[in-house]
Amino acid sequence: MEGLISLKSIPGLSFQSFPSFNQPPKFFVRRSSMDLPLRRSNFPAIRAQQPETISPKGGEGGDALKVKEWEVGMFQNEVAASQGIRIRRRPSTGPPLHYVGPFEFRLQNEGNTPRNILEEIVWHKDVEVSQMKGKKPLVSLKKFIDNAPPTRDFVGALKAAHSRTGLPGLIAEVKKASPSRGILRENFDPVEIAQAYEKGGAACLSVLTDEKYFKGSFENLEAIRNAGVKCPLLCKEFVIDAWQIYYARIKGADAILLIAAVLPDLDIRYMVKICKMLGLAALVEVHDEREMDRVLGIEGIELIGINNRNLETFEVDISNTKKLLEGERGQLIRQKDIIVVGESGLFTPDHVAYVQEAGVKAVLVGESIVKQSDPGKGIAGLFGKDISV
Ligand SMILES: O=C(O)c1ccccc1NCC(=O)[C@H](O)[C@H](O)COP(=O)(O)O
Repeated sequence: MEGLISLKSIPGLSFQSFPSFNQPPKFFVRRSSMDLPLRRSNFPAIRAQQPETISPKGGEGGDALKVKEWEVGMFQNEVAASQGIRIRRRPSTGPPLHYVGPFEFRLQNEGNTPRNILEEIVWHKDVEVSQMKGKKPLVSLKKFIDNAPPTRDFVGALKAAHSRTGLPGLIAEVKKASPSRGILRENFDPVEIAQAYEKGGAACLSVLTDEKYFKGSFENLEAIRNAGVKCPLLCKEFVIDAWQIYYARIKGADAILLIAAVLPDLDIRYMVKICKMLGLAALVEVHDEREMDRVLGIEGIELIGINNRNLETFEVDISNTKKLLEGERGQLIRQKDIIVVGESGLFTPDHVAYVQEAGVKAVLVGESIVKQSDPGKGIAGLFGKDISV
């Protein structure tokens, strides 16, 4: 088979991680993502549709499953890498070097340790989502969706705020903590903050639901929705599996964040369709030109967020928004009537004016407003005027 090398033929290779194997499975070192056919079942988002079909049993069947999972994981990473995605998915069966031996030095050196904070978050999310899916399989979620209250128009609310004020529509973030800044607000009542944001003129709210790194929760999202806050709600999560979108819908989300640095194109396409099916808006977040170009090539995207924060290094630079909206990219965005959201690092009216000048019609702001004793008044400080009237 061209492009593939069977490890069976390499002297000195052992398969000690699979003691029950009499015959070592057929392993390959894949040289490029073109070595394997693109099978829908290889993608996490798609596997989420049939979680019940994967048997977690041990024994020989369990080992075979582990091998398959490892292969799928490797394949996912290769597809992702071919699209310039640096964030790898967590290896499902331990350090790849056990299986690959001296052949792949890259994997031996770095295979089992996250390379940066975003990768760490994604690897942790993988474990968390598997556990949650085990407790609440997709079929059981679907039943709740039938009875969930209707979603609200997230994009419409941003457009309306922009036309009303002439300023970017505000997505105000309910954010207790972050990996880069630590605790932002000790006295944190998510419902009180959400209500203050609404009163202060926010068009929409963003609610962090990640517990480990942001001290958020789905309970916060649910509580804000149940408290009667009218602003549409973005579920700010690290989505790696379609299951999370269904779960967010049940917990009261009107929109979902999809991060291009984490998700391959096919996953974004598929997840955007699921969002539409569930009545949710998808905010697809990019950080660099390559991600922007990938996302602009995907049909049906209405909302793009440009994150000024590099999620691998924490570096924040608001000129990133301008850079990504210059030239042909900006033109294409206007042609497609896509709403762009400037995200992160916005603290002053000058910052807001700068990203508006660059072409955004909305901004997503956390730290600068959540830290104020009255977060609603923080909004007036951010825009240099009261935008609630
Ligand atoms: O905020 C972080 O430290 C962070 C670290 C790793 C991944 C994501 C992170 N933040 C998510 C966001 O992009 C922000 O919460 C959002 O854009 C608001 O930013 P800010 O106004 O600077 O709080």
